[in-house]
Amino acid sequence: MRTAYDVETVRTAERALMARLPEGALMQRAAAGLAAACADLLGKVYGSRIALLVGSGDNGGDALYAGARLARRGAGVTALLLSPDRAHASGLAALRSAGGTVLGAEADASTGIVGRADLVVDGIVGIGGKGGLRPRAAQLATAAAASDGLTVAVDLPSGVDADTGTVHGEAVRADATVTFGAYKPGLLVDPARAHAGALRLIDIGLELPPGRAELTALQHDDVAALLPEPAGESDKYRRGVVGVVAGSARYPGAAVLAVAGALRGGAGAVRYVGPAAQAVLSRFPETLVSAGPPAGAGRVQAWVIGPGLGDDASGLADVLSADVPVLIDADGLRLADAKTVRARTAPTVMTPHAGEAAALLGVERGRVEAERLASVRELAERYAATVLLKGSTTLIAPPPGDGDSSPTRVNPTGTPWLATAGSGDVLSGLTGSLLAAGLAPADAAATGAYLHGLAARHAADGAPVSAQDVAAAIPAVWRDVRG
Ligand SMILES: NC(=O)C1=CN([C@@H]2O[C@H](COP(=O)(O)OP(=O)(O)OC[C@H]3O[C@@H](n4cnc5c(N)ncnc54)[C@H](O)[C@@H]3O)[C@@H](O)[C@H]2O)[C@@H](O)CC1
Ligand SMILES: [K+]
Repeated sequence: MRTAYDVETVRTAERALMARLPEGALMQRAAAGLAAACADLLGKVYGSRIALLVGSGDNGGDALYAGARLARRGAGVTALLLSPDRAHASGLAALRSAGGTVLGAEADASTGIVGRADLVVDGIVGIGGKGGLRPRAAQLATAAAASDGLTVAVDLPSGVDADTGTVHGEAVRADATVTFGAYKPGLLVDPARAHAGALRLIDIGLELPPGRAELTALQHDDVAALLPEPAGESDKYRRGVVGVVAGSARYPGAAVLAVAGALRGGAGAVRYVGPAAQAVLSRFPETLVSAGPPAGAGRVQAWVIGPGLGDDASGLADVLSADVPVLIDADGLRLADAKTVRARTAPTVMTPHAGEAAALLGVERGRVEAERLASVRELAERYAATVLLKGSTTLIAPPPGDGDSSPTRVNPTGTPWLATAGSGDVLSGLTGSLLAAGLAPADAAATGAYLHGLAARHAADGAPVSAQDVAAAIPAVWRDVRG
């Protein structure tokens, strides 16, 4: 599991550790890890050209010390200082004595050092950054983006918000980010995530209380441990039945795709209720179909409602009053009333994309995209539900009162290939099936998002995919995750 901590928690842990260590020891650990990562990226250090972008804080200090280590290994290192009188003094001395060159940031305009570098090290600002980059720092970020060389961000890409993943204006776009002590939420959440490139975590000895985590990202092993597995005495009912209320005369395909996901999610049976039974059965004869309303459909252990419903709210009251987990997606999100959802005693999972989330919150879509973490938490609070906000970094927020032990989750397997019609229907069926199989709401949502993202990558393999391909690839990635 990857775990991210907010700046305040990281700072507290740093203070506690610094009190026990000789002065400067922590920065040396950071700089050693950074220099090693830079050397790996360069391949050959000797003779390489390295430009350091150096701000006025300790982030710049890390860059200067790492630059000194690389200069001693034969790299040509030039530091560009944004505030020459406030740059880290002993870091500067170390770089100079290792043979590095020190210039003011304005020198880049006349020398083009950044553009010609093999490696640009972004030490403009780290966890002490406030607001958007100042104009001169923004110019260096632009120069780094135009450079032929690789860009490595120190701790965080400068210009992104460490705690929220928001990006204020210009920000560094790194090929890799070397972060110290702990991941920060901004490294895992878009839009900042897209600026960070490959992540490398350097252990500098910080002790972080697991209960204070802001964000967790499940990895293969975590998901493997959550996958439902039928026991010897299981029959289809014990494995869980998932009920799907989806589709309409106009959108029968949504029903087929939700069922396609549900059939691959571990439940023992899928029950379909709605007007697209014929389309569902002709594609998936194993589906149990019911003609009447959801209340008369027989027992289910979880409901999925919403994909392709159009304006048909007729099944909603039945489903929301059932004492089993309910997943609400797509049209269902618009049709469900917040008060009714809040009043439910069994868990509710909601799965909006940014546009749907914006409509529920009554804000512009752009605000949700810029502030994904705050948006998903606000929705979870408003609806007292587990909310999965879809996107290239899908977020899953638990309902309030779920305790510190259940931080927001972020899914690491997303891929742009998932932006294809109907893929959300597959996700809702899959996640509903995991709920029916007995997973807790946040686990079902995180496992569903994880498998769904992997399935899209597996199916795409560098070419466009359809939602059906994604559903069909779920068993392969399930096997892969289980090892
Ligand atoms: N505290 C510690 O124990 C350690 C800190 N380390 C490094 O120290 C960093 C934090 O250092 P600081 O607290 O000095 O803070 P930073 O170096 O992140 O930033 C603070 C400085 O940047 C300037 N600044 C703030 N916002 C800016 C903006 N938008 N545009 C341009 N300049 C801006 C401020 O004037 C201030 O001087 C970490 O990110 C990490 O890289 C590492 O050396 C590991 C140990
Ligand atoms: K940085």
